[in-house]
Amino acid sequence: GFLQVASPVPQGPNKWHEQFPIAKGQRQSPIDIVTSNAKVDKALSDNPLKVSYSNNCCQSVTNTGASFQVVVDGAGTEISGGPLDSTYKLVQFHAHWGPLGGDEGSEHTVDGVTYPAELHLVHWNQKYKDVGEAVDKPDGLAVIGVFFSRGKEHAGFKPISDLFAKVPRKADKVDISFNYDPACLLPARRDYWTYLGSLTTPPLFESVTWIVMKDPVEVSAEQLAALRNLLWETPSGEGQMCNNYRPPQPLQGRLVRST
Ligand SMILES: Cc1cc(C)[n+](CCc2c[nH]cn2)c(C)c1
Ligand SMILES: [Zn+2]
Repeated sequence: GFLQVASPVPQGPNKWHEQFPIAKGQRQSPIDIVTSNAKVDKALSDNPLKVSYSNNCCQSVTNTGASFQVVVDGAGTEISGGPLDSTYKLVQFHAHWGPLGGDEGSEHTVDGVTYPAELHLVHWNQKYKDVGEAVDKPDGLAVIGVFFSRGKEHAGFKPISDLFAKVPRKADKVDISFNYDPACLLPARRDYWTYLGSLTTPPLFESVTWIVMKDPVEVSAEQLAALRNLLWETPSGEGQMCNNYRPPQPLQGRLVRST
């Protein structure tokens, strides 16, 4: 009979280098942040990171098949300062997380410690004409990473986490009809680590200035569980989306700076 070629289930991080050799590159992400090796850089505080998001920038939530993604109309939603030499505009935010009730799930780790989830706010450099042009340039993207810890409910995250049940399958999408300011997801204390890295999923472009907030924000066990309302393809068919994180990659001599 005919050779049945099943649709290939995405290969895990340890196979990505076969199709994307840059997976073994010199500025891959995420990394383990060794706090004692981070270098406080006064320049980062002299020119504070400025985050100014509008509160009607969030358009919809979609299931990308790898995470939830809040699609943002970047108008008037920009960051600048800190490690950034240009203005960057928010295009989307999403997250990475682990198994139900577990403590792994974040992509970056801090002195080897993992968090149950990590939010990524993705911005592109306004010197380029669009995110498609920026995505593979060394200064093309800036991603703010926020660790989620398990604790009390995060009121600001609730309007978003309540939508996950509405987008169970890949390409499902629901409009965001309410005003929402993504800055509510940032910790109160704005201290961060910053280093030059990459996208953490294929095509793994080495185009990201990472800004990883030092303080986690608390979300409830129920809000972490809501992430599992999202479904994806597993080798044994459709299942709960989880463990969509890449483990830490070699630092390759890079410097991590700190506020
Ligand atoms: C323009 C763009 C393209 C891709 C594949 N991603 C996904 C790769 C990724 C997810 N989290 C960190 N990197 C991002 C963030 C931005
Ligand atoms: Zn991400």
